[in-house]
Amino acid sequence: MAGDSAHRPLRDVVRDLLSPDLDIRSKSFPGKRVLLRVDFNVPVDETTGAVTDSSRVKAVLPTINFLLNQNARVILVSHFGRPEPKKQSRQLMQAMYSLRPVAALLEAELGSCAFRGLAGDCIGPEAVAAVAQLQAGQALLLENTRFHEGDVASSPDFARDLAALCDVFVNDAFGVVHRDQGSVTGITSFVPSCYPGPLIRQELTELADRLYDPIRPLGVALGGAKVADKIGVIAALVELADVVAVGGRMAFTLLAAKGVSVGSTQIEEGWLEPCRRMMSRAAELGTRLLLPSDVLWSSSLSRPEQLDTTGVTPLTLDCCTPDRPCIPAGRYGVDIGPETMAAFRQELLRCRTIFWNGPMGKFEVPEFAGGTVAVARALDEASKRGAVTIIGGGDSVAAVTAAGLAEHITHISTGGGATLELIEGKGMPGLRALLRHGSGGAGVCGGGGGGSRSSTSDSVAAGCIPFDDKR
Ligand SMILES: Nc1ncnc2c1ncn2[C@@H]1O[C@H](COP(=O)(O)OP(=O)(O)O)[C@@H](O)[C@H]1O
Ligand SMILES: O=C(OP(=O)(O)O)[C@H](O)COP(=O)(O)O
Repeated sequence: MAGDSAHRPLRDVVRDLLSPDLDIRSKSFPGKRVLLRVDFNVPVDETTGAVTDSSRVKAVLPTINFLLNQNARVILVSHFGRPEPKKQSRQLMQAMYSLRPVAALLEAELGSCAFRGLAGDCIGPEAVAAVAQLQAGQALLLENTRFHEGDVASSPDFARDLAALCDVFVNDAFGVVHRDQGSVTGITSFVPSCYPGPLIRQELTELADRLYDPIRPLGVALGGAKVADKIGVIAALVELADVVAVGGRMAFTLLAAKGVSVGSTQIEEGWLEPCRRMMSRAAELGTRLLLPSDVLWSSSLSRPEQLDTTGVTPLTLDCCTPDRPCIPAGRYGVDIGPETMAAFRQELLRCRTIFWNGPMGKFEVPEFAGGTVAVARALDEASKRGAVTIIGGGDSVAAVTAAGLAEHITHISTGGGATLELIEGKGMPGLRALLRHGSGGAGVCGGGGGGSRSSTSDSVAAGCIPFDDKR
């Protein structure tokens, strides 16, 4: 099973990862230091910093509880947001991107006996001391991995330091398996026993067949703000899907490529030409590549200001002259307009399988949430008519949950970009790394019984911030 899996078809990788041999629920880990990579990159309120949707935390709680009941020492590791350690001070990153709000959630879910708090760093003396104090049957959260450049850069030094904290590596962060980063792939080179966690197994079971051999027509709705990351995926989707509806900030790069003036909306200049090529390719293939025909604009991204009288303007090439721009300078496209909402709904309802990732607008501002709610409603309606509907991505799931429209969706996934890569059928280095580097280990995880959680009253992990001090 080991061996270089970089070029193997993704289907084979998925099949191997789902092998019963790699199911941690058939193993036991008494006293072992298990480093559990999780995706705690949860949406937070921009003003208060409070977690607005805890789906990603809740999704991995069964794994954490399983390991705690096995009397493992559970080291939780996650990134959060996109700090820039080269440009930002540690203090600033700490203020903006600390995992503290998640630690508070974990304490509420696991209790303060089992959950020993947040260590101030994920590698180095603070992390080492915190892990050394961890008792069997206890969990600890390490601070944001992306405070270290070596995580995103996948530096071997970072991965080695992280690996030194544990005996076993379990990756249960489905949302990041499309990333080739130190805490996802790099670490697997330095830990002898690596496993996919139950959440990853569940996601693959739910998603693989539905997306590899979808019941057609296949529709994909794409939006969000990670333009540079996801715009390339559209080219692949144009080849694979029947309908591709693009909204969110991403749509404005495609509109700009068509010659539409987008005001001050952020676009990816480097992608204009590839976007033009993908639009002609879509026309060649007969793929319905849908772009907004009307949008909502605002002079502020954080509140509805100076919206034009109707709030919406038609975006046709005719209206785009330097004297009469479609979106005036100093204004931002913040949502799709009503005509677009109706068109997306109509096209998506023709599909038998629909995947949606990325909000259609800056939905955190209620006045800019109309397009996102409209697409959520379309998926709800499609589900009730028997279509297979899948929604993935931290913010997309938050939006559909907040709108109370999650109930009939076939599968709510913790992965947005990860699921898109699964549809593409390539990449996924985080999955491949689990097979490449000695999965199953040399008996490191074997032996011993489970047993109940140990008493924790005598241990306060050094380097952990006592909860009383955190609030
Ligand atoms: N037109 C837009 N302008 C600014 N931000 C936008 C726009 N459309 C969507 N967004 C933002 O995109 C973010 C989500 O993007 P992304 O991370 O790609 O989605 P997901 O987390 O569902 O994968 C949200 O914070 C949302 O406000
Ligand atoms: O939120 C995530 O992805 P998603 O927005 O595609 O759902 C993951 O935590 C990955 O985060 P990243 O895109 O900053 O690597």
